[in-house]
Amino acid sequence: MTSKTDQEAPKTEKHGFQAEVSRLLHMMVHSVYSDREIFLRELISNASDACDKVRYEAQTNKALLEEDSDFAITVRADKVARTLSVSDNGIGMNRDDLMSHLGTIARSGTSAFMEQLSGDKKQDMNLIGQFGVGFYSVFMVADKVTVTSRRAGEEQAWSWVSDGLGEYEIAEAAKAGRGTDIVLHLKEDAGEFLEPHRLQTIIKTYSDHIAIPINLVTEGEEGETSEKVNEGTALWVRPKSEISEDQYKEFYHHVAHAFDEPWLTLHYRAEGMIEYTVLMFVPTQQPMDLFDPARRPRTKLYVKRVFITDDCEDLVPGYLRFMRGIVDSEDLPLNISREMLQNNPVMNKIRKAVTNKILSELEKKATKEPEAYAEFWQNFGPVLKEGIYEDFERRDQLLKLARFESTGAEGLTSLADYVSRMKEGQETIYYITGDSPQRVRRSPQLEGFKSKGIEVLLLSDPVDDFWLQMVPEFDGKKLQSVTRGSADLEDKNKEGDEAEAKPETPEMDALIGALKANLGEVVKDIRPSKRLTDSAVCLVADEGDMDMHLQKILQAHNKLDAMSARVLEINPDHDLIKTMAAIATGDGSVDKLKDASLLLLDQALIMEGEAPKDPVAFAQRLAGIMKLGLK
Ligand SMILES: Nc1ncnc2c1ncn2[C@@H]1O[C@H](COP(=O)(O)OP(=O)(O)OP(=O)(O)O)[C@@H](O)[C@H]1O
Repeated sequence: MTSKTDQEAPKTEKHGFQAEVSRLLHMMVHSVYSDREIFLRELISNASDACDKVRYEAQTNKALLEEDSDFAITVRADKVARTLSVSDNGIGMNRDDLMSHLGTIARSGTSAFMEQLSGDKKQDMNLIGQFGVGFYSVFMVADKVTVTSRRAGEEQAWSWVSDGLGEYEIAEAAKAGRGTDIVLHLKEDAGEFLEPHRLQTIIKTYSDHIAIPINLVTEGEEGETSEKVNEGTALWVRPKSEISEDQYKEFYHHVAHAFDEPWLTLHYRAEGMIEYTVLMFVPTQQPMDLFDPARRPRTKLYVKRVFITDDCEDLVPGYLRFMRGIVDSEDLPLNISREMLQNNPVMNKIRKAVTNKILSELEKKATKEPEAYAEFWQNFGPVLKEGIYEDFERRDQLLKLARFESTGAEGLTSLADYVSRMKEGQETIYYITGDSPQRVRRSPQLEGFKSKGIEVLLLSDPVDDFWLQMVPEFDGKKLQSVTRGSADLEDKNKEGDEAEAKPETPEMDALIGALKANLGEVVKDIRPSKRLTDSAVCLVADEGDMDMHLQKILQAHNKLDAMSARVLEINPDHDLIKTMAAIATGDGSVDKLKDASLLLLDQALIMEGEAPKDPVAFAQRLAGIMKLGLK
């Protein structure tokens, strides 16, 4: 196939941007962002990634390099034409690539991000700062952009042109070497991006860590000059002492496509049996794709400075998928394929060591800076807890790192802290699980524990119900849900003992009989409660059954056909229950107590956040009883 010649005018196709892109572009064109200069960082970052990609592909297909293996990025300012261009000899893009990469946003988390946009310019730009708009940021400074690109290994080049206003054009083009040229026609107010000093400063500030030379070409009095602006070596091979915090931060932005500050920077070289360098970061904010079901780790693998893949499941476990950064191995072969990485013994060793190192660094932070650690935990605790479930080997270590809300402490608490506060004679660590921190805090099942000063951990992440299955005890103390089984609160203190020693009265027995007759099979059992002080009733799971909240989660995911029948507990000290008990010993009590029995059960269901079994009947009964009460 030959390129189109000048005589034969290339056919131009017009395409509309994907709706999400149009929205972003609209914001870019009318941007009020103060850091417009970041567009250059984005272009250089993409150019560097493109070089990494072709270098990797060339490991198995040398022809792709076309005799041109000196990678470079060129930034060229042309004051006469008022254009700024960024060129690379990376992987390049063909027609389909241009359409999918520069016409849509395929990144996961995009729709979640779009939903957060409010229409308020300032707020939205702030969000965009966190999400990163990559290439599209060029429309903050340019009113027309031309991309000319030729994919490595293909002969036909393509051009992509747009003014950022809803459409772009694609046409066949001519280009000698592989790679991409991006030409920005700068807006009236963007002349600063033609000034050599300004460009130098921007490149130094944001892109010094880029491992490929960045050449700045400018028109001077003595004609065109070209100057290498950046260091041009991979940041992670430089000694720590020579890297500033800002340089780490910029590298983090580049490698993670993130725009927050790193919460933790981990940079070290492992030497010995296997050698590798790690430069990894814990973000300050939750990345958009954190709860993607795919749970893809985002750490990049390099071999001897050559990028291999950013889709490497084997570098860190899924529960550390919030980590960003690179591992550069000295031992793996350069031509290793992504498939060969799976179950590779070197990879397994690296994964093990890196995982241990990350956890031990987190431990240090947790001890030395508990407040900062609490912020980390709010963001990534729910993910790290997946490890308690799935990483048997490190379960104890992860349990020590875990923090919880609790009825016994302000802020977050650890299991060890809970144990240190346990009352004399208390052998059990109590917890409750539920949908939200507010809801669990107000659960009726906590009342007795609160009144006796027994601490209960408040757990409200969906993952909690799962790891709890794997952890019967901590530090020799059993973990027990307060919504399951009978609450043996008696032996926690003397006062309690006396209170619980009260014999069950014939009235209470009669009431339980009447309730059983009215509720039938709907409940598994009815018994006087030792865990209620204020509420009249509550539901609990029977000793041998699954915890109620876990049943609900499983049912919501179609993993459980039906919930098992629950135990209804009644509070013998509650006025309503006492009144009902007095009626229960009389004639025809079952009928007399019918509506009240059904209402009691519905109340208990509502407190569990569930709907009454028959909402209409519930409303009618309630109306009847209200009418009586108001008379
Ligand atoms: N110079 C280039 N060479 C080859 N492909 C490129 C180049 N610039 C962009 N691309 C392609 O376009 C895609 C979109 O780029 P864009 O900068 O919008 O997003 P990104 O780099 O994937 O993520 P981010 O928005 O976080 O920067 C890239 O993933 C890449 O596939």
